[in-house]
Amino acid sequence: MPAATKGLLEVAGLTAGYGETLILEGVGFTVPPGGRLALLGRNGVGKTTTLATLVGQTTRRAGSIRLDGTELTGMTASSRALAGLGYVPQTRDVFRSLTVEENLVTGLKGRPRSALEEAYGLFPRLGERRRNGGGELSGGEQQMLSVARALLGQPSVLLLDEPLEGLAPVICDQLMAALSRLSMTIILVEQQVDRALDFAERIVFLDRGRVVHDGPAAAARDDQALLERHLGVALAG
Ligand SMILES: Nc1ncnc2c1ncn2[C@@H]1O[C@H](COP(=O)(O)OP(=O)(O)OP(=O)(O)O)[C@@H](O)[C@H]1O
Repeated sequence: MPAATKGLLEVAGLTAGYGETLILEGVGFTVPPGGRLALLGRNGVGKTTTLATLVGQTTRRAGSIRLDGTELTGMTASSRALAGLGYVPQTRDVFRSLTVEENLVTGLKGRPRSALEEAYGLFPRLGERRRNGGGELSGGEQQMLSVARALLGQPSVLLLDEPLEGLAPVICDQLMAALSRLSMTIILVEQQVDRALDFAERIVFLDRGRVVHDGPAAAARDDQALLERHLGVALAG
């Protein structure tokens, strides 16, 4: 896998919310090209809101989001996608009435149909199910489809919101293995902290809409006090 040269994401002073309601206050972090950041914290601290703000789906009051030096905050959500942000929301953006292949085609963004083979290469199961309806898929298959569709847009930064939610452990293993082979910048929001710490190089903890810790994932793994303070749980073993 070639080292990523694009995908430097610099977020600074991000203050945002929904209408009048402020959720994020001064959130900032930097992810280098090809870097992997896990965004962690208790329920309701603003992880989803952070990703939604990056892609332009909230009300931003202040702060900047720079992708490879280009300021994204003035752009619409679709322009941000074209600029290189790929987003896999917690809701798994699958069109239930379309087939797997038709779902993937919506992610091609002008690329030739032959690019679909990339998706089937990453997730062979989707190839087997290409003529099945989106609504017929298992949770794991839907998640694969949602990720694969985002990847077809060739994002330089991929934002993943709790991709493992509700999936069986063996499916989680398969999905994380596939994600580990990707070379672009990735921000992962995940409740399964042990898996997130294995995947990411860096972690950011949020608490009540603010960054309360930013450091290497490896150090956090051995720091039970840190994990307990920000998550209220300790890792087993
Ligand atoms: N569309 C919305 N309108 C108003 N408030 C919202 C909206 N979505 C989320 N919130 C509120 O914003 C806060 C942060 O929610 P968010 O989903 O970003 O947290 P989270 O860290 O991702 O939590 P979880 O792990 O539960 O998904 C919560 O208080 C939530 O109730």
